[in-house]
Amino acid sequence: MRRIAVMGAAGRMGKALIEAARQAPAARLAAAVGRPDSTLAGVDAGELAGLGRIGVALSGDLATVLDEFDVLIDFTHPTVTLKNLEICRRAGKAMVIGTTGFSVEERQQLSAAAGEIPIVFAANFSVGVNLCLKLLDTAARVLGEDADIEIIEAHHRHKVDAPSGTALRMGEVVASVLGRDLEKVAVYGREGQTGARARETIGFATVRAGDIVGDHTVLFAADGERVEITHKASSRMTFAKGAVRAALWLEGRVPALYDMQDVLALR
Ligand SMILES: NC(=O)C1=CN([C@@H]2O[C@H](COP(=O)(O)OP(=O)(O)OC[C@H]3O[C@@H](n4cnc5c(N)ncnc54)[C@H](OP(=O)(O)O)[C@@H]3O)[C@@H](O)[C@H]2O)C=CC1
Ligand SMILES: O=C(O)C1=N[C@H](C(=O)O)C[C@H](O)C1
Repeated sequence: MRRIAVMGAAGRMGKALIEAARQAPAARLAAAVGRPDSTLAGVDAGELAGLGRIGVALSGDLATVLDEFDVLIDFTHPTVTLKNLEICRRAGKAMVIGTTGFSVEERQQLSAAAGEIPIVFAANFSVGVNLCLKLLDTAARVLGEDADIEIIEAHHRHKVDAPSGTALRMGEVVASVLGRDLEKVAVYGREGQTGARARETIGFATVRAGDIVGDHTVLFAADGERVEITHKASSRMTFAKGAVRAALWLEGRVPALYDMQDVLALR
């Protein structure tokens, strides 16, 4: 039985992860961790997630529950995840990381730690988005040189980073196929006298509204035709189930930085 700890257990994804860990027959929710100063410390994690009592109390300190789990699932904030990364690296614990909004330097810290512990890091743990990444690879090969490429994403009003990690990953996949450097060709929103669209650019547009779980569209617009590849998530359980699947997949893996394409054997 794989012992799973959930960080950010009181958050939107934390609650979904508690439910997904409880549903997976090969997993056991062994620990749930929140902010050190959380007023919810000691509250039952099942109660937090609306599942009823499960006998796992919310802890405010990852270090105190280190002996209780095999793999930490962390969907929080970059600064929080990086602190946990260091604790897990020292303790030799595997990690599944779903947090988005890392800088280039912070991503290098993830890669460095993956030399010592196995990590699955993905901007999106849904099967559908990972299929879309494969479809995007093909679409970019077939259409990319002749089409203008724009990425449009929409999320709930509480999301704190933009563009979404998924939109950026989609941009990276397309740019890599076309031999473009995303840092040079990305355009993040447009306003005023922008001039005509430069051919090689990849545009990003962000919507934040209501309770949208997560919508992504990549538009390939050529002269005379358009192709749109769209994914719409309607429940956070799709991400949570993917993350628990990744936590189970990690068992027995050598230290390396894996992603959901590895877990789903999509490479
Ligand atoms: N890869 C994927 O498939 C997906 C990734 N995400 C990403 O996951 C992240 C979290 O999203 P979401 O759940 O919506 O956000 P929430 O804000 O709902 O959850 C974040 C949680 O982290 C907790 N937290 C903050 N600081 C600390 C700390 N110092 N120690 C422990 N816990 C802390 C927060 O506590 P408090 O409640 O007290 O503020 C909160 O419970 C985002 O980066 C988002 O983009 C989201 C969905 C899917
Ligand atoms: O914050 C969210 O909610 C989501 N974040 C991820 C991202 O930034 O891509 C994945 C998903 O779309 C939901």
